[in-house]
Amino acid sequence: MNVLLIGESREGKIQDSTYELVAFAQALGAEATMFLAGSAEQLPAWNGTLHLLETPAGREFQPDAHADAIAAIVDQLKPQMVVFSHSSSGWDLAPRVAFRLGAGQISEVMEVAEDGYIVPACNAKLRRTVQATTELTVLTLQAGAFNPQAEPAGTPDVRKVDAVGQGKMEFVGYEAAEATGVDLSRAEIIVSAGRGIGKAENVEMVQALAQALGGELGASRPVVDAGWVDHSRQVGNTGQTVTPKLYVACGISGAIQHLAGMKNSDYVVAINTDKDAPIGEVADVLVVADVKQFVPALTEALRR
Ligand SMILES: Cc1cc2nc3c(=O)[nH]c(=O)nc-3n(C[C@H](O)[C@H](O)[C@H](O)COP(=O)(O)OP(=O)(O)OC[C@H]3O[C@@H](n4cnc5c(N)ncnc54)[C@H](O)[C@@H]3O)c2cc1C
Repeated sequence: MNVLLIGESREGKIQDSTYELVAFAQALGAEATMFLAGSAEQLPAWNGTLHLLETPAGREFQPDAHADAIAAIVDQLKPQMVVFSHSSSGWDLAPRVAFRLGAGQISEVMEVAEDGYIVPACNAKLRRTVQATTELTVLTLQAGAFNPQAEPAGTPDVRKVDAVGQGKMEFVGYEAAEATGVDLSRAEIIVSAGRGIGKAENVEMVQALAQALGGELGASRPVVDAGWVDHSRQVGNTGQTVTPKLYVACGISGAIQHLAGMKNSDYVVAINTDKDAPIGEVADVLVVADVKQFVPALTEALRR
């Protein structure tokens, strides 16, 4: 199978999501070619053929013009699949490309099933398996769903491509939101507080365990909604997607929206009074205990 991956560069920097596309192609055992609108000075660390549309830093998102350029490459290479990240540019560009090429589009793929692709449905309360009926399929991949198995490495074989047209609109620029809180996506250890901690005062207890482990504090949505922890620390569908080496879930049930944000953690420890809590399905270790007793005791033992 041949796939065309649509890499992403933002303000001259290759986005990590580009390597998730590579991991997806590897998981399928597919032959991959990449398209990138970006700079010849900043190329992805990857061995393969890269169709490069040279674009000044900060001007990488010209969806109309880039959709035309991608459609021209698809015409030439005839891949079976065009794969985007489900990012702010990917979810804008993918439908434009699918429409131009008459392809079926499947958004926010979380997993590959034997009979199609698994995507979230009904605000991620359900999962659906879908398949395209067209020869060409356009996909977007959920952030964090396909993680690279190794550090990205390599040098692409670059083929420069020309812009096909001007497009009907022009992207003017990015404006970064005011940075608040913490980037949990880079944390190696996260200890998260769930509703099971009972009250705001108990966040401190979870924070102390995070500190003893040298990690960051995370939280489930009810804890954030209650104002006990800042939203920048929320893990899940409407929070951050995290892939730490160790994720400790304190009083978290394991709702699908929370799992979507942490299920790719290397090792999961869950502390819950309910031995049948759904978090047990993704936990490597489930400690059946009251967080208010177990967490301070563990923190104390770690400190000693
Ligand atoms: C559109 C949408 C988006 C959402 N996005 C997110 C998201 O990004 N992140 C997110 O987390 N949620 C999200 N949710 C909410 C999600 O559906 C769940 O409601 C939420 O994850 C539950 O949080 P929780 O596990 O902390 O609480 P609960 O589901 O109430 O679970 C509490 C757990 O604590 C255990 N417990 C109780 N007391 C103790 C104790 N003393 N010691 C140990 N364990 C105890 C219980 O057994 C239970 O398992 C979203 C929902 C929707 C509809």
